[in-house]
Parts: sequence; structure tokens; C-alpha cells
Amino acid sequence: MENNIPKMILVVMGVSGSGKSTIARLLSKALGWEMREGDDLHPAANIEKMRHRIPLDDEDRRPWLAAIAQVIDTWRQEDQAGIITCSALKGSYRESLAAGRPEVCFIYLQGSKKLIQSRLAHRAGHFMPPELLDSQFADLEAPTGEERTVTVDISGTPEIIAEHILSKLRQLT
Ligand SMILES: Nc1ncnc2c1ncn2[C@@H]1O[C@H](COP(=O)(O)OP(=O)(O)O)[C@@H](O)[C@H]1O
Ligand SMILES: O=C(O)[C@H](O)[C@@H](O)[C@H](O)[C@H](O)COP(=O)(O)O
Repeated sequence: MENNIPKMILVVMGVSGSGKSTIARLLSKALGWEMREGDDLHPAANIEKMRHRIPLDDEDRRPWLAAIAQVIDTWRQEDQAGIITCSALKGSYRESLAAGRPEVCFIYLQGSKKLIQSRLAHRAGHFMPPELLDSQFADLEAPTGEERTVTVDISGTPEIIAEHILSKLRQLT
């Protein structure tokens, strides 16, 4: 139990630029839970595709989601809490990550295309081109009403968003 929050596995999700890495790092610091960057688990071909401004499809994402599930399963086997970033845009992807893994809780970073576009315009040193944002929103199936999901608005500062998530997680149990 950290900050009155029971051990769980958080999947920080949302479109590119919604703040997954930023917020996951803050949550990891606050909770002392290990954080993994989902971006690091893409096959090289996926990174190349995105670099060339080609959106990923279900087939491309299959091995990536499997690698994310593997990280989650390692934490489960070790009875560890953890935080991983993953866009998890579609309901079917979330189902594949959550099925048989009751420790998983999704944190959905919700924001408008306009706001996220403006943040991506200022992000440097990332392989993901801002031009792919339209395709991210086209694929997004927001997790409205799904179980074990916390939705937060991303218009505030990272610190406010993280605090908001922590307070919602405290109310989950
Ligand atoms: N709440 C926020 N307020 C202002 N800028 C933010 C906020 N969250 C993230 N950013 C900035 O927006 C950009 C995208 O955030 P990032 O964490 O890389 O998103 P993602 O991991 O979802 O692609 C980064 O430049 C980051 O510093
Ligand atoms: O199509 C997808 O499922 C996403 O694009 C996912 O692959 C991830 O979001 C990228 O790796 C970009 O990285 P950021 O989300 O960190 O911009």
C-alpha cells in the first residue's frame, strides 16, 4: 500500500502526445512503482513505419501488445505493482491486456485534438510525427464505461493530473 493505494498494474493510455510518459513518470515517483515505456517495446519495423508517417494497423500492434502483456505478466508473477505506457487505442487491445489480469487498471488521458496538437508541436526528439495525430484519433475508441478505468482530463499541469489520478485510485477499492 502506497499513499493508501493498493498494489496494481497501471496502463497509462491515450493518443500520442496525451502525456502518457510524463504522467507515468510522475506516478512512478509518487508511488515508488516501476515504470516501463511501452514505446521501447515496439518491433523496429513499427518505429520505421511511424517515422515514415504511416499509421500502425492491428497487425503491427499485435506483437507490441504481446510484449506489453509480457511485462505485465512478469510483474504479476513477482507480485509487483507497475506502471506501463501504451496507447491502447481500441477496446479490443484493452480487452487483450486486461483479460485474466485483474491487477490491471487503465488510466485514460483525455484531451482535445487541438490541445494535444499544440503539445506535440513543442515536443522534440521523438520518433512519432505530429502528422499521425489524426490517425490516432481515428483509431481511438475511448474507454467510456469500461471497468477498472480511470479517466482524467489533461488540460491541467502534469502535477495536477497526477494528483487527480492518485485521488481517483484511492477511491477505487
Ligand atoms: N499536462 C501537461 N501540460 C503541458 N505539457 C504537457 C503535459 N503533459 C505532457 N506535456 C508535454 O506534451 C508532450 C507530449 O507528452 P508525452 O508525455 O510525451 O505524451 P505521450 O507519451 O502520450 O506521447 C511533451 O512535450 C510533454 O512535455
Ligand atoms: O499507433 C499506436 O498504437 C501508437 O502510436 C503507439 O504505438 C504509440 O503511441 C507510439 O509509440 C507513439 O508514441 P507516443 O504515444 O509516445 O507519442
